Amino acid sequence: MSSLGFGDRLADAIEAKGPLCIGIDPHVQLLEQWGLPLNADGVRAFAEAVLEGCGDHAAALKPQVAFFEQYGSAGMAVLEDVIAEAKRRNIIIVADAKRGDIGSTMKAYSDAWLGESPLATDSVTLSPYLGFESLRPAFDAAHSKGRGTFVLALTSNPEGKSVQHIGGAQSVAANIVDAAREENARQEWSAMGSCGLVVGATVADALEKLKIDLSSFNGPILAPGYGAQGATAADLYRVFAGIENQVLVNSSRGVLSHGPNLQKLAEACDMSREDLLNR
Ligand SMILES: O=c1ccn([C@@H]2O[C@H](COP(=O)(O)O)[C@@H](O)[C@H]2O)c(=O)[nH]1
Repeated sequence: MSSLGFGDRLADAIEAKGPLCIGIDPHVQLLEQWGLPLNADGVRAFAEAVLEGCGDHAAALKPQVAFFEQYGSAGMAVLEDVIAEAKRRNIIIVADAKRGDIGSTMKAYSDAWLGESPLATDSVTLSPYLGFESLRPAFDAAHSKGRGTFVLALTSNPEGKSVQHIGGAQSVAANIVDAAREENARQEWSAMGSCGLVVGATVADALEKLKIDLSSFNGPILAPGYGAQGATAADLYRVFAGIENQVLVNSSRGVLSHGPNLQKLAEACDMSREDLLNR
């Protein structure tokens, strides 16, 4: 892995390839649509096609761990191979594992996803609802190893507000944004820090209602919700005005529904990227 921090590596990838992150989300419906078996072999064929078709057309790929985990150890073995192949191809991976636990257990999660294990990769999504500071082992591992984290702040799903909006002007979400900003202020970086946030492309109204100002945020933002969940390029520019260069826009089903043909997958990535860049 390069000596640049994760935030700076991701900034370079976004500049070179555009802001798109493609999900590796082998939903049962997509496996069926692609004519693949509903087992770990189907998941392997699916993931290999996404690596091949989309790997050079996006800044990063985001395997959704749940879709591998549902097939037990055989599915997780596929995920290990996907991570190894992405490393070989120099593709940045965001493992969407949404991990979070008390600090002593968190150390094991961070060894798994940000250490030297076969699952360890560039970055991982984290859930801060046992307290932002409980995630410290992951922040420290990310910092010392040039890896990154994306902490859930305002998720793209409508149910998220029942927790994230609590507190009004001092909302839970605003506290997470502030804590991640402070975390990045503790590090050295040139384009952006390595402690990122998950902020859905669907949350423009919530940002206004909660008076959360992302313009001074100094890390990467993973923005799901574009495409299949209904958010558009215009929504993204409204939510992330002024910090567009820090945003990694995820699309999973919106692109994956064009498979299994590799050429069509690549074209779907390019069309989404053009849509995002030529809003
Ligand atoms: O707030 C969040 C956090 C994560 N996700 C994940 O992103 C993809 C979205 O898939 P689409 O098919 O583009 O809707 C999926 O893996 C989610 O688990 C999210 O949607 N929202």
